[in-house]
Amino acid sequence: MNACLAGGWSLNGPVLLTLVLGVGVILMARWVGRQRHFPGRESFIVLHIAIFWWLAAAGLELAAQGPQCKVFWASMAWPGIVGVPSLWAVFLWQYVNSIREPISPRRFLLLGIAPLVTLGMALSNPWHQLFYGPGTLPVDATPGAAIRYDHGPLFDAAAIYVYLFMLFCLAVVTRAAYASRGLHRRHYLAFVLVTCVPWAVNLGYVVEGWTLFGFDPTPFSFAFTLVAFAFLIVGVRLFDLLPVARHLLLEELPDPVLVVDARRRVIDANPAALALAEQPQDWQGVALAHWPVFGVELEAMLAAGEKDMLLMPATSSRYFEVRSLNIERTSRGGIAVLGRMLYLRDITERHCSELKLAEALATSEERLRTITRLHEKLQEQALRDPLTGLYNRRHLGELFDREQARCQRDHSPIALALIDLDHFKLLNDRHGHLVGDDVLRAVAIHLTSNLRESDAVFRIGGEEFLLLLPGASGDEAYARLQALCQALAGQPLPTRVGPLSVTLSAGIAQWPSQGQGLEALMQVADAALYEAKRGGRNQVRRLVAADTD
Ligand SMILES: Nc1nc2c(ncn2[C@@H]2O[C@H](COP(=O)(O)OP(=O)(O)OP(=O)(O)O)[C@@H](O)[C@H]2O)c(=O)[nH]1
Repeated sequence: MNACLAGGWSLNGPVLLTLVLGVGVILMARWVGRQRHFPGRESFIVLHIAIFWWLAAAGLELAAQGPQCKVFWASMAWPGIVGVPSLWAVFLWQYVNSIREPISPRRFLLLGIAPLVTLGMALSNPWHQLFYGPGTLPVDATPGAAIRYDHGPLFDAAAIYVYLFMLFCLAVVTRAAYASRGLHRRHYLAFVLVTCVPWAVNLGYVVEGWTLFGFDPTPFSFAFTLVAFAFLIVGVRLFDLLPVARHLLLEELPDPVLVVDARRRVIDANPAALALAEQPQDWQGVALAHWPVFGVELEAMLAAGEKDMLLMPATSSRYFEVRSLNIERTSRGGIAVLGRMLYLRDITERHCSELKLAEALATSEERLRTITRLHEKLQEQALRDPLTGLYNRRHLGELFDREQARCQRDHSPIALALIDLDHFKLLNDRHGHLVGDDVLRAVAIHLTSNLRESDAVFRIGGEEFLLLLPGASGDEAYARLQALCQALAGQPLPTRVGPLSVTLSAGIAQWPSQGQGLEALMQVADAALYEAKRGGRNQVRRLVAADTD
């Protein structure tokens, strides 16, 4: 080695270019180290060092003049040649799987074994010639001429090791491109393309004998790949920006958000969720059921398999609409639920407006009911006589029409009786108008309490009443009116001045035999009533000549 270090050097153009490239790789490693963290960043930086090693050894091989020294520097390149694909594989695996923790030192040392063993095999080649065969000689006799290497079985073993890792790299990025969508897929397709470059260059060198300055172009292609990857990751920042943006959004969101794992332990909570839970301490990993303030309700919701609910935490006067979203991973085996995101949307304003609206609606419904009741009462009052509570004349027409239609269908008669109290003026004059009113009320009770269910009684004038007896024949009506008349005469009525005796006179008319309409019937009844008055009062009359019943 000392001989080679002290031996002849040639600082030609290709050597200088390799040197510049090597320095560039180191500067880029420094720059990547200062960028925001991304998964696999540490492996990516070590990868730069491995490529630098490879380039440095290649540069020294280019600069060395003696063939043995060239082979020596070519052997020194092996830690870089073997280390680059394995570090590349580690980096890509961490990147596509978003593994943020750096690889452990123990595993890192394990990865270093193969490069060191290969270095040992290459350096010990003069003794066994199993790495480079005896045909490893300069291409021509010119000083500093490039070496054509005769590959021995150990070289092939090292090459297989390297190719396996490169195949693995290609598989990792191809799978990532296959499993992702849209912009992410295009990002990974660019990864696949860039990963193919060293493959193509190396195959070109091995199969087609491509060279750069009469030298293996693979390390130069790896340097290019590094630049391309650095641009894709740090320049485009696709995977870097999204999580940061999403994290920021979650932090700034005024609505509480909790993330629970498959065992319902809280693994993340944004500041709004912590504030609502009154800033718990050591909260990470706490079971959802033990989460302060609103954990029990959320646990119950998830246990019941519900996807949403309305929540009003005990310590706050706010309302939240809770939504549960599954965090899933799709794999070949199907969809696996890794956890859940619980999003609590503050709907206090909306809920209060809804409550107020419902309250206003209930109030207006109640008012509407009151108005309807009052309206019905007014309608009823309009149909009734305020003194006796009996139906008045206004209601008579309507009721008569109804009964007439019914009796027409049933082929049954209707009897109508006009009743007038006898000498009522005298009673008024003797006892006063208020006593007269008492008598009118008592007569109304007397009449209604002696009626059948289908009958109706009306007060149609001062001391005039009308009885409608649907289904009653002339004889039947006459008999019933007689009974009413006699009962009234024999039973003094209670008044404020004591019991008073009153009598009535009545005239009966019969439908349909004595008239088709109400007016005609009333005239007949009135004529009969007149007969009763003329006959001495306290009696019932009907116009016998026209009575066909
Ligand atoms: N107390 C009271 N009296 C009334 C009411 N409406 C009418 N009257 C009285 O009833 C009386 C009716 O008198 P008239 O029509 O002369 O009849 P009458 O005295 O009963 O004599 P006859 O019908 O011929 O037996 C009048 O004095 C009216 O003032 C009322 O609402 N209350």
